[in-house]
Amino acid sequence: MDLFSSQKTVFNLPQAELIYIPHFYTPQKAHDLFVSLLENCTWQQDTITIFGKTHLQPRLTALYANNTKSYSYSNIIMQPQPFTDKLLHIKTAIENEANTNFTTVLLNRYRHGNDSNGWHADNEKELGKNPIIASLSLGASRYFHYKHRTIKTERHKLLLESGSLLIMAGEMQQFWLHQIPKTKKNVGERINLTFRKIV
Ligand SMILES: O=C(O)CCC(=O)C(=O)O
Ligand SMILES: [Fe+2]
Repeated sequence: MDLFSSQKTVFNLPQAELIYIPHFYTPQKAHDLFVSLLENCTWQQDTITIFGKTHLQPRLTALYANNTKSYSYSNIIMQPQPFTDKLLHIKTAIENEANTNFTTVLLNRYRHGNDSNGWHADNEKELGKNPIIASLSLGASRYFHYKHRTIKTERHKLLLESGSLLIMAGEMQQFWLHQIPKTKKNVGERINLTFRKIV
């Protein structure tokens, strides 16, 4: 870890805990992890059904866990693969930072600016109440938008840079929504890893 790894921003938000650590990994280490995960993960592109119409999900995903519990969201049921050594290593580093244990990592691969992740909360039952979700970003920078469900003045965006760690906790998944919007900018590929506890 680099000299700046301890720098963090704790956002002051109603009904949410949100912490941003820009230099969790150095740019070089983040690049190395990005290349390795791009090559070695078992990426899939699922079909989602919205209002009876089927679409391909606008990104690739992969799921790894230390148990066999499936993860379902948006009509998709994902079955995990066992953790690789590389992913286990990242998991341990992030567990030390977030002071919690995770069972599962969901990886998202945004191939270009037209890949995205629509407004949602990570509020599936299997995550439990007030889950801690730690989100590592690698590769191209993309904006993370987040908004309160009812306080309309609470709308914010944050540029997630390569090597950064974003920790969502408290009541955030109950009271807030988040998204990675499409962008018309000519952005490169990005991988995001969200570590979760599924029990
Ligand atoms: O790509 C990101 O930064 C966010 C991913 C996300 O919100 C999710 O997988 O639930
Ligand atoms: Fe999410």
